[in-house]
Amino acid sequence: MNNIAGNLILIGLMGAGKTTLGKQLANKLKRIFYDSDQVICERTGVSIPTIFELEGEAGFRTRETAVISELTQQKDVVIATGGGAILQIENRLNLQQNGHVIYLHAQPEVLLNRIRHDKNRPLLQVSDPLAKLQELYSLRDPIYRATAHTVLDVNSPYSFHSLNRLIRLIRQHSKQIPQL
Ligand SMILES: Nc1ncnc2c1ncn2[C@@H]1O[C@H](COP(=O)(O)OP(=O)(O)OP(=O)(O)O)[C@@H](O)[C@H]1O
Ligand SMILES: O=C(O)C1=C[C@@H](O)[C@@H](O)[C@H](O)C1
Ligand SMILES: [Mg+2]
Repeated sequence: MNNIAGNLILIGLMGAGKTTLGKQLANKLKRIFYDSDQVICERTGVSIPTIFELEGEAGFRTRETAVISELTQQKDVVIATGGGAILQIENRLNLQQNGHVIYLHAQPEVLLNRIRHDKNRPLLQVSDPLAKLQELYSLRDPIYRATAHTVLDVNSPYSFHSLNRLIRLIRQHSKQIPQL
């Protein structure tokens, strides 16, 4: 694994496992791990739902863009992004140009099963969270695919297998693109 250079960046919908798998990947590769959501919470001292409440989604997105811009200037780190980070063109370009971007893909039904009891995702605090996830999937799946260099299917509950598959994919990609 040591022949892989460059940042490794995870994108995908809420519950795809960007934070979970990102930490495992960083651990395995002995790299520093950053999670843009966590950095925003550390800096503001409040939770994501509180930021949405006080500043709206627009305020959160402004903070997210600033953090993504900063994190993508790091070298050889693993970055888990927030699910909506790809909505801004500025973020998409920053991510694409400063690392190997991996889209963790899973179906809305699978995602909801993982996160249905977690109240920390303001966009899903609605009467029909599955419909919301389906709407986000329709809107964002094409954007995730267009932004990513690699797509990894993570519908499987065995995240350990996902980690091994992720590492294989990164290896293949870094052989094709030697500067990575
Ligand atoms: N492959 C998997 N199989 C089963 N459960 C998983 C898998 N990946 C993640 N999970 C679980 O799903 C939940 C959400 O995962 P995680 O927080 O990593 O998602 P995320 O992509 O970072 O979401 P967000 O965009 O909201 O930050 C966690 O409880 C995690 O343990
Ligand atoms: O998908 C989204 O838009 C979000 C995902 C989370 O990671 C957080 O960034 C926030 O809850 C918004
Ligand atoms: Mg996360």
